[in-house]
Amino acid sequence: MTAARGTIADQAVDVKLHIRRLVKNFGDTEVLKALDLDVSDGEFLTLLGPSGSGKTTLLRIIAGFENVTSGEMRIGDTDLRSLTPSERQLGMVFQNYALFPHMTVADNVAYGLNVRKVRGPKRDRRVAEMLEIVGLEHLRDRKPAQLSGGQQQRVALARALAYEPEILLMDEPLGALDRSLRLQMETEIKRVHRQIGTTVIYVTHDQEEALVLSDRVAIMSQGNFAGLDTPMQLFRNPPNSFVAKFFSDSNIFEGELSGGVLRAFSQAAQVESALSGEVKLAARPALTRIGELPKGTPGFQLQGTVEEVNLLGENEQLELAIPGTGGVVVRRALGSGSSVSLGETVPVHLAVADITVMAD
Ligand SMILES: Nc1ncnc2c1ncn2[C@@H]1O[C@H](COP(=O)(O)OP(=O)(O)OP(=O)(O)O)[C@@H](O)[C@H]1O
Repeated sequence: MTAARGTIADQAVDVKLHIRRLVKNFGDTEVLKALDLDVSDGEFLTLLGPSGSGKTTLLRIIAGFENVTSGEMRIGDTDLRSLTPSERQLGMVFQNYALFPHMTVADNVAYGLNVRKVRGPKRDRRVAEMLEIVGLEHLRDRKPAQLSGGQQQRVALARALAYEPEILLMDEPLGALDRSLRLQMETEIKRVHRQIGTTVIYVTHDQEEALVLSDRVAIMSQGNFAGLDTPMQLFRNPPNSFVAKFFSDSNIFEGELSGGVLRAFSQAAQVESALSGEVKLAARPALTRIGELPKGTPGFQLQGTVEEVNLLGENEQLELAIPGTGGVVVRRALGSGSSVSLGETVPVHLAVADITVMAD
């Protein structure tokens, strides 16, 4: 490529990543489909989606490991497409840590600074500062093999942040850790982000991780953004049935508004004038309730047969078969409501206020 090259080290603080109509093809397959995305300075944005939806490809394109097929990608006024990966000044943390095994913890953290010719006391201060932020000063002289998985991931985080990257890219960084360590590292990452304020783009397929960490979540489906909003907004008011199912595990009721379940809803909500034909409604499992619909509450009631009861820590999750629907899931606090047994047929109700009408 002959385009002029520049670096972005001295960019003004108000850095934003702009992506417009970004397309990526592998052979004949379009894996990213005209994506538009603006990431604000200091924002924690999560790319969430099922396997194969294009999360890693988008991250690798931002990092410079893959070429763009078409579209724009800028940090401030700088066209990222004309920069090599190292010129982009981005930090990276991946699932497999990729620490240098022969170097100590401190040398690993210093690596990016050495490459950028930051030397002497300035470098040493920065390394000490980063090790303090991730709580590893006492292990500074160890080699990676002498650390636990969580500790290695902290070193990777400190190394990526040490040279103050424009954006920190993280691809399933907690994927290799067990659940309790993952929860601990989520808290850690959140604290470090609050403390340092770096812009973060984080890839995961774990919806809980996205809820805990993110300022905004981009939900990917087949190379598109199915939803792009704050986690709470996507969770409470999913725009379409993909987001409702994938992000909030919602029950989906679909069909002709005039038929069965949906007629009960349309009567209760008096929505006939606003909607017609095929519709989809979503209701979260925690808002789908066992028992009679309370008198005076607009909503509808169905009969469901209990097919499965699963314990989820503080909650229990019931799966019920309801004729004319694909079945529903109810989640409730353990010990709340009347107990039910497998095979029993019980009333299930939904308040209109707890139902979201899907755009698709
Ligand atoms: N180098 C490549 N050549 C051809 N196809 C590719 C290549 N890399 C990725 N793909 C395809 O592009 C699509 C998106 O893949 P990508 O790895 O971005 O998905 P992902 O959402 O990150 O999935 P996962 O959660 O499994 O990592 C997939 O269909 C994948 O098979």
